[in-house]
Amino acid sequence: MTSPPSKPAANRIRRSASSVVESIYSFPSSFNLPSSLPTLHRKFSGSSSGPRERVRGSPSLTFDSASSSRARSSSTGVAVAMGLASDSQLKVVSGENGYVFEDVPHLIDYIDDLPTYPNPLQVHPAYSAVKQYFVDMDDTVAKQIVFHRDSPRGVHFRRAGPHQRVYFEPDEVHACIVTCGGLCPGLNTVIREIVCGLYHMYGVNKILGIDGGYRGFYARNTIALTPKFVNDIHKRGGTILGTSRGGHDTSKIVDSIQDRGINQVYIIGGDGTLKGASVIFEEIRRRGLKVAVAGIPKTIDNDIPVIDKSFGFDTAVEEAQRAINAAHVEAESVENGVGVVKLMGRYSGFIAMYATLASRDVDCCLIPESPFYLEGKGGLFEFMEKRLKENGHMVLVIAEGAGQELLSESLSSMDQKDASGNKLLQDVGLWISQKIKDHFKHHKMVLNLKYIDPTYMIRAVPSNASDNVYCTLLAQCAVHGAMAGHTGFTTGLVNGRHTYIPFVRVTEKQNKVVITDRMWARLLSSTNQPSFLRPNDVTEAKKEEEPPTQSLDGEYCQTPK
Ligand SMILES: Nc1ncnc2c1ncn2[C@@H]1O[C@H](COP(=O)(O)OP(=O)(O)OP(=O)(O)O)[C@@H](O)[C@H]1O
Ligand SMILES: O=P(O)(O)OC[C@H]1O[C@](O)(CO)[C@@H](O)[C@@H]1O
Ligand SMILES: [Mg+2]
Repeated sequence: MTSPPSKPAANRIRRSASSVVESIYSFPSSFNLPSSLPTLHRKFSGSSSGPRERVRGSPSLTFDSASSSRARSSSTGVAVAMGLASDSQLKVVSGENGYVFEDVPHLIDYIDDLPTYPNPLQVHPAYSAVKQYFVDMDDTVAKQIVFHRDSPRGVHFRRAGPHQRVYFEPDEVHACIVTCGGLCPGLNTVIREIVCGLYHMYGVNKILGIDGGYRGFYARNTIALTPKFVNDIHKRGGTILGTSRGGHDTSKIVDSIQDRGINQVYIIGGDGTLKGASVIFEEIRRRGLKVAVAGIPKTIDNDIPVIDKSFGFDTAVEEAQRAINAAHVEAESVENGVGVVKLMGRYSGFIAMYATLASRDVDCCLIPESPFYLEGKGGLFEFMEKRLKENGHMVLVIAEGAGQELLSESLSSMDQKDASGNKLLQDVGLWISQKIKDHFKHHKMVLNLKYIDPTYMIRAVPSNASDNVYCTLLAQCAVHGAMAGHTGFTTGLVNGRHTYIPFVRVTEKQNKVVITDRMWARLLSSTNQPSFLRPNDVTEAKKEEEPPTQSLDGEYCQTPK
C-alpha cells in the first residue's frame, strides 16, 4: 500500500465548462470516415435539429451539428463543428441503407492539438509480424447480425483493438484500476491483464490499484500494481483490490484522479458501476482533463445489454452444476425427494436458465422474468405432484429474484435497499421450500426436501479457462482503447467481435431473459414444466418492443419497419 502523492502531476488541461460545451469536434489525424459511405450524417444524440454542415475537403459528407455549437474547420482540416452536449456521450454517424455508427468519445473531442505517437506494438516482437494487427478506423461491428434482406443495416459500434497511433507516451501514462459492486469470477484476471497489457505491450509502469471500490479513491490507500505483483492473481476468486457498494462521490473521485496525476482510469463493474463511470467521464470532460476513462462490464447476472455475455457468466453456470448435481443426488436417494437450488439473478434469470439447460437434471426452473403461481390448475404444486408420482423425485432451480411479488404478498413487505440503492431481496429459496413442505404436509404426502443455497460459493470462485481468455481480451481491448485516446467507453463482445460501446448503451436498460425467445422455449421443452402463461400473457409478451438478449439467445431477426 502506498499513500497518495502529495501534488498533481501534469495531466491538467483545465477549461471552463462553457468552453467544453462550445468545443469543436475534430477527428484524430488518423481518422478516416467510412469510405464506403457516400453520405454520412454525423450528430450527437438529442441534437438532430442542429444545422447541417458540409465537410471541408470532403464534399460527399454532411454532418448534423449540435444546435449549441458553431461551425469551424479544425486544425486538421477534416473536421467540422460539433457541440458536445454535456448530457450526451453519443456520437452518431448515419449512412446509407440505414447504417448507424454509435461511436465513443475521444480525448480530442474536448482537447485541441493533442500530439500522437506511433504505437509501440508496431515494433513489438510478438505483434509486429501479425498481418493487419491494427484495427482500421473505419472498422465497425454490427449490433445485430441476423437481418431480413430488406431491413436497414442498423446500429454499429467501433471495433476494438490496437490503433496505429496512440495519444499517450509510455512514460506519461499513470493508470489506475478499480473494482466495484458484487464479486464475479474473473475480476482478478481482468486486473492482471490490464496491468500486464499496459506494461508488456505499451511499456507503462505506473499503475495504481484503488482499494475498495469507488470510495477508495478518496477514503483508502492505493496499491502499486506490477506484473510481478499480479502474476498469480487469476487463480484466486474475488478481487485483490476489494470492492464496495455506495460511496460514489463524483467530485471527490475526480479530485483524487486529478491530484494523483492519473490519466487512464480502468473501471470494472456492473450497471451501477458503469453509471458511476459515465458521470466520472462527464466530470473529467467538464474539467478538460487528459484522462481516458474505460469500463469493463462485470456482472455475474449477465444483465448488461448489448454485449454477448458478461465475463464470469460461463464460470457461474459451470459452478452451479455442482449444486444442481448435489440436489439431484440427494433427491433421487430418498422417497419423494425434492432438491431446491437457489441461484443468483436479481432481475435476470440467465444463470438459472443456462444451468438448467446444461444440467438436464432439473425438473423446473423459475426466473424473475416469468411469473409463476403455486396453487390450482397449471400451478407449481400440481406439476410437482405429477412429477413426483412419475419419477419419485424432482429438482427445482429458482433464481433469487423470481416470485418476489408472491413473497411480498405473504410476508410483510420489506423495502430495504443496499448502499448502492439496489433493492434487497427476500430469500425466495427458503420461502418456496417452506411453501412446498406446507402444501405436501396438508395433502398428507411425505416429502424429503433439501434446500441448497450455493449463491456466494458460485460468485467467489476463480474464473474458468474460457472466462480467463475472455477476460484477457476485454482487458487488452480496454488498454488499446485508452492508449488510442478513446474515453467514456466500455469494452464488450458483440456478436463475437470486440467493440467499444458508449456507456449509455450498456446502462440504459437491463438485459433480461425474453420469455418469447427461442431459448426459454427450449428450456420449457427440456423440463416440460408449465409455462405459467395464460394466452393473453403471451400476446402481451410478444408486444414487447425489442428483445434485448444478444447472442446468448441470438436468433432475433431485424425485420424491416
Ligand atoms: N447512478 C449511479 N451514479 C453513480 N454511481 C453509481 C450509480 N449507481 C451505482 N453507482 C455506484 O456504483 C458502484 C457499484 O454499484 P452497484 O452496487 O449497483 O453494483 P453494480 O456495479 O451494478 O454491480 P452488480 O450489481 O453486478 O453487483 C457503487 O459504488 C455505487 O455507488
Ligand atoms: O454482494 P451482495 O450485496 O450480497 O449482492 C448480491 C447481489 O449481487 C449480485 O451477485 C450481482 O453482483 C446479484 O446476483 C445478487 O443479488
Ligand atoms: Mg447491478
